[in-house]
Amino acid sequence: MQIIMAFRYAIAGIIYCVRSQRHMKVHLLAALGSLGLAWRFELSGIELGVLFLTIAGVITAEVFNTALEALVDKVSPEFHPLAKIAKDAAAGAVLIQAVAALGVGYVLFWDKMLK
Ligand SMILES: Nc1ncnc2c1ncn2[C@@H]1O[C@H](COP(=O)(O)OP(=O)(O)OP(=O)(O)O)[C@@H](O)[C@H]1O
Repeated sequence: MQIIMAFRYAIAGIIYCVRSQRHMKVHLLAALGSLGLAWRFELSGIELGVLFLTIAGVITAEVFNTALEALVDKVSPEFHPLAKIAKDAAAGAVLIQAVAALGVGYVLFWDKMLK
């Protein structure tokens, strides 16, 4: 029962992120597009594994970013240099994942799309 409740809270957290975060919607659209390309080009098992992990990495970073933003807004609604560092660093983590995902997309799909 406790496990089911924990699962429900986790899903509620993810749903909040999808509903409230513009960037999360962009990440999900990109994930859907890349999964469509994966199906179209019949990626190998390893390639699919890399793609799943990449998608999970970007989405996880965005979920953590949302959690941290909520916490900072609660603890420091007024401007504070440390609050800025926390938010900027969390946003930086999402950016790193997104750029890496572009690299993975390039490696997995670029040659196949040119053929
Ligand atoms: N309390 C604060 N103290 C200092 N700087 C802040 C504070 N809140 C926000 N900032 C600065 O403003 C930027 C934007 O913050 P905001 O809370 O609007 O997040 P965001 O990047 O717009 O996120 P999202 O669009 O995903 O909601 C932060 O990256 C940070 O530099």
